Order: sequence, then structure tokens, then C-alpha cells
Amino acid sequence: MAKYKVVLTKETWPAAMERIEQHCEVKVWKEAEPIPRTLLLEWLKDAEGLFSTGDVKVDEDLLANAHQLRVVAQSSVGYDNIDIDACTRRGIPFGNTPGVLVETTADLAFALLLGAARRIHECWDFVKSGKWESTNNIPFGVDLYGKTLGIVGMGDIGCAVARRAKACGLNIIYYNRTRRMDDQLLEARYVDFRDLLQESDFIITLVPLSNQSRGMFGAKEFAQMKPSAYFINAARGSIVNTEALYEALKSKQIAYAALDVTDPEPLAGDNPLLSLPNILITPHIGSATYETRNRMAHLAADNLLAGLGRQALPTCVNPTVNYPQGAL
Ligand SMILES: NC(=O)c1ccc[n+]([C@@H]2O[C@H](COP(=O)([O-])OP(=O)(O)OC[C@H]3O[C@@H](n4cnc5c(N)ncnc54)[C@H](O)[C@@H]3O)[C@@H](O)[C@H]2O)c1
Ligand SMILES: O=C(O)[C@H](O)CO
Repeated sequence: MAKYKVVLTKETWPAAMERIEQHCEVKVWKEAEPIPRTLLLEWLKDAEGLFSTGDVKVDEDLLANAHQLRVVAQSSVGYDNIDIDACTRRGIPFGNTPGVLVETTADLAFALLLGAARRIHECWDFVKSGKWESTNNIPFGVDLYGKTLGIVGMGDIGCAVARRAKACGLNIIYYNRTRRMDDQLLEARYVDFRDLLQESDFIITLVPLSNQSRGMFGAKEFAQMKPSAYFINAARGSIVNTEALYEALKSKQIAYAALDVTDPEPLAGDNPLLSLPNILITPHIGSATYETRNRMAHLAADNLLAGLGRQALPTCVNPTVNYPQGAL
């Protein structure tokens, strides 16, 4: 049987790759930098499936060039690099990987909160550099217990963070596009965005990047936070105005930031944020455990292979153009 023609903008995990290669003739970009746009356009001319990554823009122009394309799949829950309306207009279903990374990403968001509050990375540098001379010259942190955590974007991961926060004795408030019906179970109080900024001791943001959320944390928002506030971003770098965050940290308008995502990514070694003493940055590792990345790759492969066979994608973002279950 003829194999499907598929483009991968990066290699994926071996077991998922094997499954794809069983059914597909693949073109894979294997370099660290994003695939050059002209090459991608060339490869997509006869491709039936695209296995994309967050560093590639899937937009109207790209789709207009890909006449045979019948499915796009990506191994991530966020899909801010994909023009979903353009996919839908062309009848192309897009599949992401919700659910399978929830607990892993919540662990990381909460680790950033704990790591920043107790200055874990500074303590490690302190010990390594031989500065540990007495019991009172050590880096001091702040308590979590009894403080208020504000969660912005109370979706799957936000709720998983709330469960961890509840176990640590934090009071939880949240802001979301809509109020959650189950917020009493989480013991979380729905507030408006301004109240969340003003009342929180810690803010964790897990809101998807969209036209509405781009730059939602800027100078005005940092000015409303407490001077003792800790700001944690595990969503996308572009929901924050980086210059405004730098100024807020430098002037001690807020106390501390912990970021798993930055704008841009990767962050260059001479980025001004790195000169600040009151920041902790990890390299976009929210879902980066062996188990979870493997699960994500398999779910993305499920979506890809289903779409190629004109079967319903298990996790389709634009269900109006998903294939019906059982179709040929
Ligand atoms: N750091 C990482 O490695 C990592 C890993 C996974 C996810 N993420 C990011 O986290 C985001 C959330 O993931 P999830 O699985 O919880 O998604 P989700 O869809 O379950 O939750 C998102 C929540 O945000 C709310 N929301 C959307 N736009 C909003 C807005 N403008 N203002 C307020 N609330 C808004 C939605 O109503 C929803 O409740 C992803 O879109 C992704 O960008 C990052
Ligand atoms: O959106 C996601 O899933 C992460 O940011 C990438 O793993």
C-alpha cells in the first residue's frame, strides 16, 4: 500500500517516530534551529500530513501552498503558532495534546513557586561557592502557608496547580475567561483581574497565548501588584511585556519572578533579565519529563495517523472539520 507523505518540522520520540514511519514516507528537519520557511513550503507541496512544532508558523500562506494537506498535528497543548481559522477554512483538522501533560506541567509551575520562595537555586550557588560559613549568613526565603496564590488561566493545568496549593495551605483566588462551576471543590475564589493583581502574594499564570492575552502583564499590571509579590509564568513568554517585567524587578516594584517561558525563546546569554538577582528562569521545561514527552508524542502521532486515514482525530481543536468516526 502506498505510504502517506508527511513532513515533521523536528524529530519526535523514537517509538512515536516508528509508528509514523510504518505508514508514512517522512521528510524530517533534524537541525536545532527552526526549519527554513522556503524549505518547509517546498516540502509541503505534496505533503498529506504535517507534524509541526511551536517554532513554526502554520498560517494562511503556508496552507495555501499545501494542496494535499489533510491533517496538522503537534506535540503540545498550546497552539498559538497555528492559525486555527485558516485550518478550518481549508477543512484541515488540527490536533494538540491536552490532558497528558497536566500534572507534569503543574509540578513544574509549583516547583518554580517553591524554588523562588525558598531561593533554592541561590542556596545551591551559595553552598557551591563556599559562602556557607555560619547559620545566619544564609539566603532567607518567604512562607507559602496562609498566603494568597492568584492563578490566571484556571484550565486543566491551573486546576492541578490549585490542588497542590491547597495541600500547602495557600488561599486560592483565580481569574479565568469564565467562572468555573467546580471552583468550590478547589476552594478557589473567582475574582476579577484587577483584584487578583492587588490581593495575591504569588501569581501563577497559565493562560493560553492569544490576541486577548498577548502582553496582558505590562507596566500597569506590575504597578498594581504588591511590592512583595512573586510572579510566575509557565504559559507563554509573550503574555508578558518583558521590558516592563525587567523594570518592575529592577526597581523592586515586585519582589521576584520565576519564568519557564520567555520572549524570545531561547533567551540569549546577554539578555538583561539574566543580570537581575531576583529572577529564576528555566528553559521551557513544563512538560519535559521522559514519560510525559513520550505520551505527548504518541497522542500527536495518533492525531496525525487518524487524520491521514480520514478518521476522527482523538483531540481535535477545530471539531467542525474533524473527520467523522469510522469514515474511510
Ligand atoms: N511551560 C510549558 O512547558 C507549558 C506546558 C503546557 C502548557 N503550557 C501553556 O499553558 C496553557 C494552558 O494549558 P491548559 O492545558 O491548562 O489549557 P486549558 O485550555 O485547559 O486552560 C486554559 C484556561 O485559560 C482560560 N483563558 C483563555 N484565555 C483567557 C484569557 N484571555 N483570560 C483569562 N482566561 C483565559 C480558559 O478559559 C481556560 O480555562 C497552554 O495554552 C500553554 O500555552 C505551557
Ligand atoms: O504547550 C505546550 O504543550 C508546551 O509549552 C510545550 O511542550
